[in-house]
Amino acid sequence: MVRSPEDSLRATLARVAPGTGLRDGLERILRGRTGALIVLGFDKTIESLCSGGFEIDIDFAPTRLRELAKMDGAIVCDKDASKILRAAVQLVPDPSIETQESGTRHRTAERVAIQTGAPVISVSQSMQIIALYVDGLRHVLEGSEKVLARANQALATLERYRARLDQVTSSLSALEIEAMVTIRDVAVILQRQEMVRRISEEIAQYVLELGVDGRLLSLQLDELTVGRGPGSEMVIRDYSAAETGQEDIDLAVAALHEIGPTELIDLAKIAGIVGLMDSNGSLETVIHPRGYRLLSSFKAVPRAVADRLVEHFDGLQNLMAATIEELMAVEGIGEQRARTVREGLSRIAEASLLDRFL
Ligand SMILES: Nc1ncnc2c1ncn2[C@@H]1O[C@H](COP(=O)(O)OP(=O)(O)OP(=O)(O)O)[C@@H](O)[C@H]1O
Repeated sequence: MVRSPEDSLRATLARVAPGTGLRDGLERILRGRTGALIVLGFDKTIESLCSGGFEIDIDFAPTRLRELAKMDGAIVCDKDASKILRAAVQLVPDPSIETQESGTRHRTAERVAIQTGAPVISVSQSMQIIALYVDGLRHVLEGSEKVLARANQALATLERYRARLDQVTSSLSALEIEAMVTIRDVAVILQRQEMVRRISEEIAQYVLELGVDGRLLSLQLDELTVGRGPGSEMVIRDYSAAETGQEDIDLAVAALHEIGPTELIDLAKIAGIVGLMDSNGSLETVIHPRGYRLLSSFKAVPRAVADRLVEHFDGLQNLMAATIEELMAVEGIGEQRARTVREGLSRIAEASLLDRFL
């Protein structure tokens, strides 16, 4: 699978997170008020851009990095930064590669990263900042206090989003039981799931960036994402036409992940993306679930068996009306599982009625 630039950036952030030797070395360079240009990786392409300097091939140590950074030129490490391979190297990347940076150090860093695909780190002597250049992306490293402040804000947002998602999810279950779900209700769930997914991803990146300083944040993130229930894939499957293949569902999920923040506010747009909009374009059209999402909440019913149940009963309403004997007619459903399904669905129905009328 091809790695996205964001994935590569996340991997590099983990490599330079507080607590790592590389971060320690970079902080030492910063405190010493010198600069640095460091390439993480060495292959034929990188070698072809190196001119002069000397080969050292020694184990990485923060103090060594600091000392070598005192010399003019770039330092080349292996991709895990476990070895320092070359120092005082003049890098000569293709000058036709566009760069937005000013200053030869940073222009070189961006060009080398684009040309070689290897992450490049620049420590600016004049601006006192550490910047990462990865796959065309630039990321300035900040101190843990600043990152934590932003992460805590994101965590508070996640808490609010999560509470709202739980609310709309239980109201969707109630509407499903009563066969009163509209396209709008499904679009709202997909919207809320996507909002929770995005903010959780943002926090996961802060966790990576914070390294040892992000342990507490990581626990808080786990707590807020645990038991999030089935994702958008299950909801889309539930409301797609029976003949929709897994590939189309995966494409719909990917399209949902791609849409911009303004489009995410537009429920009609969301419904359109996942193929739920009908010809009259109304969000108020009533649609019927096939039952995948509710069945997925029963741990005792494996997915393949749930698929057979859905296929057999063709819709949640038929499934809910089925007796134990009728359920047992489906392959993979013995008496035990039939009871689990029967009682589980009744419990959900009762809970949603109680929610509505108490
Ligand atoms: N192509 C290159 N290869 C290796 N090292 C380089 C290259 N270009 C710049 N450097 C390193 O960067 C140092 C600073 O260069 P320069 O002052 O032009 O950069 P700058 O972008 O203004 O950096 P800073 O933000 O640190 O002041 C050079 O002395 C050299 O060590």
